[in-house]
Amino acid sequence: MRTPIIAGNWKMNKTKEEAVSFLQEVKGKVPSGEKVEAVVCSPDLFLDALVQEAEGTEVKISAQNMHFEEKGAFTGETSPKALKDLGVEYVIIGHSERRDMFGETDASVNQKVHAAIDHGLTPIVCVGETLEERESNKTSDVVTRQVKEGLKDLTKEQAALVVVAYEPVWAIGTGKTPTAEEANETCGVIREALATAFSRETAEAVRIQYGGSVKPANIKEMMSQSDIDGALVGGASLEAESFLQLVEGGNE
Ligand SMILES: O=C(CO)COP(=O)(O)O
Repeated sequence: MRTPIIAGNWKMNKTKEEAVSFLQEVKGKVPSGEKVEAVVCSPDLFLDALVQEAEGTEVKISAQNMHFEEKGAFTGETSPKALKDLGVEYVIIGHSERRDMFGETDASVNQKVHAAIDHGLTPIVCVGETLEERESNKTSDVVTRQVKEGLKDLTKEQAALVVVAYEPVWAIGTGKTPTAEEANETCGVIREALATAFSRETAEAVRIQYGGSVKPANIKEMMSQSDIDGALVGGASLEAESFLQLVEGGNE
């Protein structure tokens, strides 16, 4: 049984005050128990305050990126050790915005995934095809390669800890989505890639999220699919009310 995971990716939004008041608003309202995990992925600047605010509640805190080295001369970067020390539990790795604008590759994703696991952080590894790749029927090849390369050299036990987020690039921030059946089909391809690279047992343990224009209005349909175990949400996660509706949608 895979516990659903709803994660809000704030991207480069909010001030510290806005971030903290969001958490104050949602923390008492997120359902307790094992039914759904609610995660907030914040800019690094607010992680410390959010971890403190979330203490003793059901809300978990995630970073949006990190470096793969533990420390060193990497100006402007954040280390996995520092994230762990703050009490951060999750970290997004290889978001398409980072692949597209900040030069991330399957190889750097792989280094970061290893570093996250080694430091006890759970990586949320993003994969997904561009519109051009989709139109030339390369979706399955692209996500299979991204999963295989991104998770390369993990043990089966380590791979089982990873969360994979399937985010078609063309669906991010556009209001366009694949149908729930199409999204599920690609999540199924991702699960098969995991089974081939590791084992059937590992593939069945990994939680696969769908991301890209998820809203309270479409979350339930996505969550009802057999291979979709959660959502990674941008725009619709910025308001407390909407985030709570998403978590509720993941809880049914
Ligand atoms: O990129 C995303 C989450 O990581 C999706 O963003 P939107 O939900 O705004 O489309």
